[in-house]
Amino acid sequence: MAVFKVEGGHRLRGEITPQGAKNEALQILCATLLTPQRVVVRNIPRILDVMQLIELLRCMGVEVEQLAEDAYAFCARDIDFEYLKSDDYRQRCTRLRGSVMLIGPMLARFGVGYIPKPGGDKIGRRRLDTHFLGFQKLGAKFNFDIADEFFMVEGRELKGTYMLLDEASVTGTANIVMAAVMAKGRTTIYNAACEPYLQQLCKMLNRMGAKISGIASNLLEIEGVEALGGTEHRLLPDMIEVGSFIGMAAMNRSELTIKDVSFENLGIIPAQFARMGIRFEQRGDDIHIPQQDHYSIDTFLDGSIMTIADAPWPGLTPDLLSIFLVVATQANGAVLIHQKMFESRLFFVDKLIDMGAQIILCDPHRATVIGHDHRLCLRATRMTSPDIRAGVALLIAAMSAEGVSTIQNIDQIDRGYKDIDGRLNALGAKITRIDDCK
Ligand SMILES: CC(=O)N[C@H]1[C@@H](OP(=O)(O)OP(=O)(O)OC[C@H]2O[C@@H](n3ccc(=O)[nH]c3=O)[C@H](O)[C@@H]2O)O[C@H](CO)[C@@H](O)[C@@H]1O
Ligand SMILES: C=C(OP(=O)(O)O)C(=O)O
Repeated sequence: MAVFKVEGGHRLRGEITPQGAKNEALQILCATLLTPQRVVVRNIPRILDVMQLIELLRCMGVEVEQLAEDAYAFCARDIDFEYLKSDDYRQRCTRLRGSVMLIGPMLARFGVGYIPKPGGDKIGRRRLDTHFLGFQKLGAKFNFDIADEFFMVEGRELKGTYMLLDEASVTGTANIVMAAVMAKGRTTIYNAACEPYLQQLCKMLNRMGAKISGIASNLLEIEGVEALGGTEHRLLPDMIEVGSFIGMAAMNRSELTIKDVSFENLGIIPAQFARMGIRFEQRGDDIHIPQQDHYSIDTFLDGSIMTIADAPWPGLTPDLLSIFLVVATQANGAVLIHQKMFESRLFFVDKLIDMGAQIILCDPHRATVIGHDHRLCLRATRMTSPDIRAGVALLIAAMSAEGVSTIQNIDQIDRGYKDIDGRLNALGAKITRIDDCK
């Protein structure tokens, strides 16, 4: 398993361009199954999860052509349903969360879909009820083999209907939208998730011939159509990478320009960093973070300790809370980080505490952080990346620490961040990747 050796204390300087969005890529790639025609996708990030999904599509029988470093064409003329019964299919699906979104398009186009329990970050319970309740509302039959952890849906004649989702699930909404685009009649989805990932998916589906309105809201109306055609699509920059870089610059007292961030699609993210006391400037579509020796966390109006909590979009994405947490360890002031959605995403704070951070883990969902204001430097240590975002939070901590840290299990980071060591080293970081470390 590869590891990173990180020599701390090197400030960053320069420009960095975010990769295409991981979670959007996973939706868009699954949507290519909805048409026998060619779909071209650009700005695809070369990260483990995305490359694995492309490979999975290929194994399913989709013709995949690489057009450029970050552009691929997909043509899903047919699907090899025999392959879907194989161990190989099962193994590949369990490597990533995004594979769950293959089932909605399969159901829409072929009337059946199979999927094993997907993989992804082990960050707490990750139920799939919303997905399958939605398919059932559309008239599909659902079968779950609990021993085998295998989901099956069947429905040759899906019918549009009204549904109120039991939660605003991101992948659940994407799956149901993709299942509904070719259903007979009108589907109304209330309490839909509406992250930019979903907005992008719906826009792409409309370009393919779908009739979806209410995009960017939690009320989607879908008028079913007979068939979808090909299109071209460009992924947005990854807002989680943008947030990670803002946090990294602040914690390492670095000057950084993040290029082409698609500011209008960042939602509340910049404002939340501003509440952490981090200064930045919007320059066209870039974000410039000046070098700053201190940043002071706001309090609430009544003077009480600020809370940073996740919420469905347009609230703050849970995928950035680990970054806010690590950045707070060197802020002036205190903050309560409240991870409402996932119950196992904050345990990595143990490592930060070992490094000298002042954190009290109140319970699995809440951690109070009292910043050092750089009066005390974190100490280097040996750590393991438990999930994508905690992995990057630990990387940020290691980059700011005194001495050389080791981060194991960096595959977790590679799942979501393209060539992170190469790109950060180009800005002045000292990160060495050691492959096949025993
Ligand atoms: C591949 C992909 O796109 N993964 C993202 C997707 O995962 P994913 O689609 O799996 O996550 P969901 O949106 O389904 O739900 C995430 C968690 O939040 C809880 N929940 C969800 C909605 C809600 O209104 N209330 C609530 O408590 C769920 O019970 C679940 O535990 O969305 C998550 C939430 O933004 C992100 O962390 C993941 O990076
Ligand atoms: C939780 C995440 O990913 P996944 O849903 O793919 O596990 C993430 O991107 O932070």
